[in-house]
Amino acid sequence: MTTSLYSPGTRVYLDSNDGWVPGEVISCTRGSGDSLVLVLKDENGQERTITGSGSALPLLRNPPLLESADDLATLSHLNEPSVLFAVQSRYAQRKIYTYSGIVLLAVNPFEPVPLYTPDIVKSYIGRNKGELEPHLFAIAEDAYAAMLLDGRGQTVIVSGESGAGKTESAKLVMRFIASPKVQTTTALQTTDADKNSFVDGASLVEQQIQATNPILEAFGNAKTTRNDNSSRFGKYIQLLFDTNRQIVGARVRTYLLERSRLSYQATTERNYHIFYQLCAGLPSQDLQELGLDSDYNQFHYLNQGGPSTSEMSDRDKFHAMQDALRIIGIDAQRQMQIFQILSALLHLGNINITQTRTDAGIDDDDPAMARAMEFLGVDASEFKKWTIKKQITTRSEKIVSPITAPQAVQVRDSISRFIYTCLFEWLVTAINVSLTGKYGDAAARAETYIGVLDIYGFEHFDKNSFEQFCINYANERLQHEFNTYVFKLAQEDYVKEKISWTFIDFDDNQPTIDLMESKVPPGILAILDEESRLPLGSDASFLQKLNAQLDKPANKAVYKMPKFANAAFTIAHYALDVTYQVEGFLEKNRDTVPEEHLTLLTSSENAFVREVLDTALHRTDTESAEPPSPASPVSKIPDPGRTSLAATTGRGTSVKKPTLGSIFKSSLGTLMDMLRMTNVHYIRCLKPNEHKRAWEFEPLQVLAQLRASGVIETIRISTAGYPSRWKFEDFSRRYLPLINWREGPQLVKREQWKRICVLCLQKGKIDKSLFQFGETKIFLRTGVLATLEGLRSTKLNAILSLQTHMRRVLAIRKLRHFQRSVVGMQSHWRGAAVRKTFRQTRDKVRKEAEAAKASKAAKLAADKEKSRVMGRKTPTSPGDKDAVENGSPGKKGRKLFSFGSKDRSSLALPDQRGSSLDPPLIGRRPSKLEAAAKRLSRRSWYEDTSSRAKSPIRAKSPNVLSTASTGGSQQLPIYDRFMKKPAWNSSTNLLH
Ligand SMILES: Nc1ncnc2c1ncn2[C@@H]1O[C@H](COP(=O)(O)OP(=O)(O)OP(=O)(O)O)[C@@H](O)[C@H]1O
Repeated sequence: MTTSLYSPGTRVYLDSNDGWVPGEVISCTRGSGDSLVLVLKDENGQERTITGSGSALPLLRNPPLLESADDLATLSHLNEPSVLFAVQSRYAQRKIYTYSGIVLLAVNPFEPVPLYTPDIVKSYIGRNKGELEPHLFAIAEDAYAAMLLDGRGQTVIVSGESGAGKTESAKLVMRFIASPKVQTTTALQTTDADKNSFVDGASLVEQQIQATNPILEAFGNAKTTRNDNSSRFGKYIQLLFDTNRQIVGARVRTYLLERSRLSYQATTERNYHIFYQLCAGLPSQDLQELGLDSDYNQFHYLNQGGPSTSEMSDRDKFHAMQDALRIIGIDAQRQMQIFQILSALLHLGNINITQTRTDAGIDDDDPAMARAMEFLGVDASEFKKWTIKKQITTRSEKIVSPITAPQAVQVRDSISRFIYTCLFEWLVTAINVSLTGKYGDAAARAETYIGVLDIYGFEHFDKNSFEQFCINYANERLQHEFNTYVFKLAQEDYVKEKISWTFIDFDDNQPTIDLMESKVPPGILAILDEESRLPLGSDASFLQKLNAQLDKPANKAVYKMPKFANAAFTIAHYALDVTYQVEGFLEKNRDTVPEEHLTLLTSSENAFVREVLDTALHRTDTESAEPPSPASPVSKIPDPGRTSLAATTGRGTSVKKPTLGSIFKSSLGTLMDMLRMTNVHYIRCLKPNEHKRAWEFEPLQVLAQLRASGVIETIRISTAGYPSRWKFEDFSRRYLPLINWREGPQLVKREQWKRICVLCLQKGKIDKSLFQFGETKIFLRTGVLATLEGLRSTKLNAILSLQTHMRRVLAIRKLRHFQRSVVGMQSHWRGAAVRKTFRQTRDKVRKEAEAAKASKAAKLAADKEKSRVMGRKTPTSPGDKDAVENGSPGKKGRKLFSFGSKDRSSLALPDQRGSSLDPPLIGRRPSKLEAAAKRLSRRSWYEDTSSRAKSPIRAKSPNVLSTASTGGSQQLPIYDRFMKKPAWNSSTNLLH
């Protein structure tokens, strides 16, 4: 053992009563031999010293970055506390989903969470698993994409203990898959427009699939201590797709409805919801007709358990259930017939069975019996006879003998349970008729499917009975499938593909399964069946036989006789050892209805009762109660199977009833056969606390579930093997965008698939240890595909960006051209406007000048005239003198050109014909202003529009002009009158 692994500062997990606490190494020194002496401090600051080696030393903690990794398979230290802390810290951040290799862990939030909004649904469409946060929708999308890829059937297995959230998760998965948008949108073709229409109303099929929920929940769910809406049966819903991958229908299969609940409930639990809903929701007239009352406490089958959840919610749910029945085609009349059977069961439970001295007795006019028989269409006296008596058939004769009251009660209850189970089976058949068409047409049209299995998780209580035995048997088989799927098949493939691979050990649970189901030598179920058929069979003799036949060295690892419990046996399950109490095993396994009662019921006067029994007893291989249409083609889709409640020797005649254990075994077998044909996706639901409190996390409880669901083992298997394998061609086609665009198509043309694979992996800089080439396939370790997918989407996004950029450049070019045209046009028009103003000013000034000249001339003439009249010479000013001598303007004329003048508006312009008003420039340089004014006046004079480029009116900046017409002070935006400011439209990638 090296000290560097535990250098000071190393983060570790320390054992505590509540599991583990985080801690840190203070110091590490060598002890004797291989051992280390560690001084540690836990998170509460308490110090402790540990001396030892190997497993005695604390487990290592992951770096903070990985501590809440969204895939547990990426944890660098993969141990129980790391896994637990990762799930816990994510849950604390309100992240309820975490990947664990190929499994999605879902921790129940116990309150509505904003994780299933239409926006979130949209964001998962067409996205690869791992691209976004872990989510149920990612698994559903993965299954859908896998189905699109090769048309293979898919199954999403949702498991977990009661109340962990299986049913809710399964519903969400189905809602996602059945959504019309998911079906029309492939991973490669998603557009924003597509995504936006996702939330458009549900399709008809989706409505029908959703309608199954209130029905199955009303008839198959009940309030238990662990869950107010606990499903008391397992179900497999198969969504069927046609060649265009459009959903065409669905099929529902159910497993092992809990029958005992009908006649008995614990004080804190309830019977099936439907009974309370019936009492709360039926109008009083109907209640009266059925002999019911809104106070359900008068019925023995309803008053043993705890209070109703809420009368209001029962009433609402009843109406929702009635609507759902209508959607699947069960009209009001048929509904009333169903309610009659249900009330018959409640009345059956109220039949008063008394104990006479030795025998059981029932009053001939017992009102409950009369009502029940009326609704069931059975003769009351015959019913009474066979409830308090039994008939034993020997070789030579039939002997009828009385039974005791408790035995008669058992007979009565077994009949109720049997009828209820038949009704449930009939309903499932009716649902299937609605979802697949009368003759299973949808199933016949279907090409492929996605199934969602919502099944009870591993159970272990203080007292475990026959139900736990069956549930754990189912989980053993599912775990075996999981191991086979992830591991065994993987290894077989490695061998077939000749890749170098070292076989790693894994806990194969086949011996446990053999112990439970084997026929030869007989396993537990076979021994139970054998004992159940013996008239004198008992729980004690069953246990004796178990111990005699199974407590052998060969079974040492899987079968144990508990030391302290004498009426029990222990099985070493893959999750943990569970001790089962044998009491009640035989009775529950038999769950028999006396032959006489069966005959009475199958020949009932009530046609609907006959139909219900007939459907449940005889329909083993068809979808509907109707005879199959001769024209209906055979479905390609494997059927998860429904085993009849009875094996018959003929319709409605002698019925040999199989035991519950054998029914369950056979339906599980069919289910497993079907799972083997599909790609399987796993969702493990976890229950964070027993009190159903939101966001409360009890580490030890979750740890037990993590162990039971085999999460650690899963991670080990996933990370050890090559979970992804692709045919060279499939891989090449998918990742072709990664390689050089000149080389790629050439290689495709020459079908050099392997070469393309090599180039793709080189592009992704994938380490050699992370992949291997087989004969026909490439094998990849976990994470490689995610890297390549990331690169691929980066490349595809880059192409998209390039296109966007080019479109932008072209749009800008067009815009600039447009801008120039606008500016040119504006220059032209402004130039023209200024020239016009200029001409007007000039004309005005000229007129004024001429007027002044004329007035001066007139004045001079007047002065001359005056002088002449007066006969003397008129004195002139020096300026006037100059003017006279030089022929140039006088003082006043010069003043007209003075830019220093305050009176700018009186700016005078020179006469183009060499007016005598020209300033006297000879002998001095003109001032700059004078020169500019002269230039200005000359250029403007020509009125040549082609010279607008040299116009004195110029733009100061592309979008601002100063104009002479506005005194040069007002600045006008160029585009204001001609165009809007350019704006970027992201959807068209154009400037507008
Ligand atoms: N994703 C979720 N968001 C919010 N609440 C949830 C979610 N999943 C489960 N819940 C809550 O947990 C309760 C129990 O869930 P659900 O009925 O699905 O458990 P389950 O595992 O199917 O139990 P059972 O095996 O007894 O049928 C639900 O009624 C609901 O209140």
